[in-house]
Amino acid sequence: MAVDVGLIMGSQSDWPTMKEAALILDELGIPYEAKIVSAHRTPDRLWSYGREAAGRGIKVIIAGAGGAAHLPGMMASKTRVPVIGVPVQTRALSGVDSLYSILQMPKGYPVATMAIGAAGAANAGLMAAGILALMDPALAARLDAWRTALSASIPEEPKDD
Ligand SMILES: Nc1c(C(=O)O)ncn1[C@@H]1O[C@H](COP(=O)(O)O)[C@@H](O)[C@H]1O
Repeated sequence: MAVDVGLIMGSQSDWPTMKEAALILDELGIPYEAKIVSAHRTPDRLWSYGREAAGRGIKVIIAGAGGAAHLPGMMASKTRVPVIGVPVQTRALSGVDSLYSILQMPKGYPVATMAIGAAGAANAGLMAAGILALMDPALAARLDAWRTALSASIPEEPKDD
């Protein structure tokens, strides 16, 4: 099945975080696939995924990983499909390890790096939507409506609990 977004993650344990990206893609009606792909544990899977992504019509890859988070950068080295990186929060170093592992790519192989954790994953979904909306007016209208609804839900004044 043709999908627009490849949502990949280093481990099953990343799914509670990466699900936030999936929820956004679902909400906006964007076709995607979710896969476990690890530079460390399944390097052959990473290689074939990266080699085939553009040919399969994937337009954006969202890659989440924690700790020594090499997955997004390695994927960016293997495909010209834009990669959005999500640093998954870790217990030992709070996700700063993941963030730094993803952020500092060498010139030539960029990864668009989001914030640590669930909000970063949700924003990755929205970033993917923004990219796809450039080529899809119907999606652009859905994304505009989503943004307007979020804005309208923010109260003007704080209240006590
Ligand atoms: N950072 C990577 C990569 C990779 O970058 O290829 N593969 C797995 N992992 C990370 O290891 C953490 C712990 O994984 P387990 O919970 O499976 O032990 C996860 O956050 C995963 O993203």
